[in-house]
Amino acid sequence: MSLSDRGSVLITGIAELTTVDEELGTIPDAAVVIEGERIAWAGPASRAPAADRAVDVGGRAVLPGWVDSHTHLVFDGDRAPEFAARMAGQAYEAGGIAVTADATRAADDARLDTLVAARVREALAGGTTSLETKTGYGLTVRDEARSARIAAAHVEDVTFLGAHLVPDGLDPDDYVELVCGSMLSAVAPHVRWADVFCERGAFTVEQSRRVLTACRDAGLGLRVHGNQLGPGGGVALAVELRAASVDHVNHLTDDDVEALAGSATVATVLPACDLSTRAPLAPARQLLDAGATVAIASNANPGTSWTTSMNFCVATAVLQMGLSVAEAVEAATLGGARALRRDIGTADRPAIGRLAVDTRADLHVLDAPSAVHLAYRPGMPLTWAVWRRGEQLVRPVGRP
Ligand SMILES: N=CN[C@@H](CCC(=O)O)C(=O)O
Ligand SMILES: [Zn+2]
Repeated sequence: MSLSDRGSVLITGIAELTTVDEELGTIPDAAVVIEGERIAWAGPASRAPAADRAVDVGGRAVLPGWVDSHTHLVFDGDRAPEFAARMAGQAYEAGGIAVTADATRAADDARLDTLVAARVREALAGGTTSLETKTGYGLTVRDEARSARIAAAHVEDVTFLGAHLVPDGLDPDDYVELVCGSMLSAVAPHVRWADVFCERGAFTVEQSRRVLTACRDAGLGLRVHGNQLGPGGGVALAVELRAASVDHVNHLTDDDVEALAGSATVATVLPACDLSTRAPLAPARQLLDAGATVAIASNANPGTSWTTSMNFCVATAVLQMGLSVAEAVEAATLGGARALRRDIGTADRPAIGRLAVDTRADLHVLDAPSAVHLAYRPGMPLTWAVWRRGEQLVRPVGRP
């Protein structure tokens, strides 16, 4: 059955509808109509139009599905021992990436495909309806290309992160040339974005600029891992190159904050990563106050943030970073959509990250009467149902 054959669906029993849409705002006692993969109507239940069938969510809160704009899902292996050592006092170092690269290269395509599919399903079960994911644990032409191809089978936004770590035994500048040459050509058909880990122990600002400009010239959009482990030039480079997003942003100068506030580059904070590396939390409050656009993402990866739970990230942003619930929900939905340049729709691709007429019908129903419960009841399994592209893919336990 095609989406348009399914007819319209009226969702009722919405105690609180958080649309994240400037005009619609938050609507108590609301309803939504879905037609195909888009929202056809949203507003007060008392004014809801008729539809072909109705689903009652029983007095629960509804918000847009999470847009997780930063993950690394294509990997094999486990780094629990490294994590335990960190919790016992060791500092995080970029070198751990090589451990995952070894395990990833050893996995065959079918295994990697199964692992990525399971991680995407897990994220969906937690309310995530849009995902970006990166290569970066292959670090050879063959392994980066197959990572990109496998990711593209499961995720809309795939990012080339060949510049994640210089593999052991290679000259850094030679590796940068490989990334900008045959590696880029091999991944390009499968990816929309390019990223670089601009950090001590990974790539310098000059090497990062070389990679990013080569990828931009090949038609890719740009993202940057910047200012994670210490102050540095990652943020300034991202703003200079008009990258869509610079992510981590733990160590910012006032100039960095000002540059982000005056730019089109989204500052993406990764609260679960900050906890898991015991890093100073990214200054999300300061960034918002300065006028920057902030996104919240999971950074799901085996080294620094092994969780796909955006509910957890949102709760942490509220409880630890000083955001209000409304600010955190916006950063994890519309903020993520902006970081992926998917906040504005086209005729064939509806906008994501907010709920309004014609946006994509990606709905996250909480087992709670309001979105405040995301932080008020941290750690609880609050995702009750999920619609993605107008289709209900996650159902409450025990219901058909
Ligand atoms: N910082 C760079 N890359 C990942 C960590 C990768 C790893 O340690 O495996 C991150 O975003 O935190
Ligand atoms: Zn990352």
